[in-house]
Amino acid sequence: MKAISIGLLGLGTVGSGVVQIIESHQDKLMHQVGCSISIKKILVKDTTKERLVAVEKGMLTDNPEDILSNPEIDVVIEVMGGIEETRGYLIEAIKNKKHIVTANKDLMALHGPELLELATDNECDLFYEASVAGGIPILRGLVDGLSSDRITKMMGIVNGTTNFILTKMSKEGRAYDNVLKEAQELGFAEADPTADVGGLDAARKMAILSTLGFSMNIGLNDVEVQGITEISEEDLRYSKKLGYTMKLIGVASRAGDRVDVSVQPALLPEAHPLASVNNEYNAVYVYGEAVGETMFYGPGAGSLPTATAVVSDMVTVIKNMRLGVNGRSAVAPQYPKQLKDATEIFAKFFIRLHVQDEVGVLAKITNLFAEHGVGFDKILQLPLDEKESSEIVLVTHTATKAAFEQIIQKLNDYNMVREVKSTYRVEGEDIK
Ligand SMILES: NC(=O)C1=CN([C@@H]2O[C@H](COP(=O)(O)OP(=O)(O)OC[C@H]3O[C@@H](n4cnc5c(N)ncnc54)[C@H](OP(=O)(O)O)[C@@H]3O)[C@@H](O)[C@H]2O)C=CC1
Ligand SMILES: N[C@@H](CC=O)C(=O)O
Ligand code: NA
Repeated sequence: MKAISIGLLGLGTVGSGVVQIIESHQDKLMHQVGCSISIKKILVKDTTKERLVAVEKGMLTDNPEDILSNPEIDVVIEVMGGIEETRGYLIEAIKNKKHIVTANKDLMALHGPELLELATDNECDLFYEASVAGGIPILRGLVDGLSSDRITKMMGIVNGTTNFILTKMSKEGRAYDNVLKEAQELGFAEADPTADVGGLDAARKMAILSTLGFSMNIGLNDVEVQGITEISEEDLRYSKKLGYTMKLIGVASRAGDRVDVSVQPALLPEAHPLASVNNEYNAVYVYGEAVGETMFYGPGAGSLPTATAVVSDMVTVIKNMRLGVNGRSAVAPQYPKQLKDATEIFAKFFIRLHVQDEVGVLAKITNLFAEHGVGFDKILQLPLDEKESSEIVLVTHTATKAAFEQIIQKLNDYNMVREVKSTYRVEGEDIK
């Protein structure tokens, strides 16, 4: 087969890793695909900037047409990020019959179905393994490894930056801003890190995962999102005291034909496998009706780990070129989207509140929970420095989200409750 030419869009953290792997693993790559692979052109914003990897000066361009309409280029690797402009580039590349590999979850969560359909119509491949959980082959795990099973739940840590921040805050007592800065310097964070800390990056990944896992078109708006910015030191302290670890967790679960997908900080029992996933590492638990429990673990962000997924996708594209089967891998979702309502979503909940320290407070709170059929698993009451106030921290037994929301609303209305300080889901204890 003729030598394969690559056009690279972006030469930042991930792009530099792609260049390094294509260069340093050339022997292995050639052995797998039966031809040589070379990068022809690289699109960047600033061609004069110093680069993390050595590339010939003439290879860099700031003109996208040098790649998108370049007849020599077979595969376009998109590692520049962004949504609308990038979407336009990929549409043009596909119309010019170029295969696409992308690491862009922002784009795939919003425009994945449209781009995949266009690619199929043009007999082009479009692979995006790096877009979810960096170097972990989770999309292939779902689409190939577990294709025979019906997935009932996926639960995971899918954002490296927030996991890095929570690990350093809870294990080393470091301050949030200081750790976020380090995550940015290490290349884990997005160009705008509010997408990481606000939970949006994880939500995009959960939309992609649940679309594939449940074979349903799950969009970003279908994912309930809460980030890590409101987590206080007290919450981290109490979660430890109660035997939990705080993690930003994506949960996607199916009961019958109905699903729910969310991202939120949640408490996990310390012995749970996801609780020991630290720093920028990610892990996704997948439950299938037939296979039972599986767990995919590895680096969720960073240059070489992410580039591994990108270059492996490129290898699949080239193997498909040899076989003449490009554009035949994507399978359109099988089921119409059906989302659960709050009465169908079950979890345990952690609640921390400040109350007036007077006779009967605890009894009134206990009655309120009992009226909604919700019992307590754990409860602590401690005096506060503030006059005549105390802090109550409790963990419920499994309850519906609807019952939990009604209870919180009523607690907020009680005079004796000064403030509901925080609430979290507790995951991984007794429900799948
Ligand atoms: N970093 C990570 O760990 C991971 C990142 N991803 C995804 O991979 C993609 C790339 O991320 P990352 O490498 O970290 O990003 P960087 O910001 O490090 O790099 C982006 C690169 O794209 C170029 N670029 C950006 N916008 C344009 C534009 N409009 N026109 C031309 N060139 C442009 C930049 O050029 P210049 O250098 O001149 O500024 C830069 O080389 C994103 O979609 C990200 O979400 C996915 C998994 C993990
Ligand atoms: N910013 C992302 C990068 C990988 O997707 C993360 O921190 O996980
Ligand atoms: Na991946």
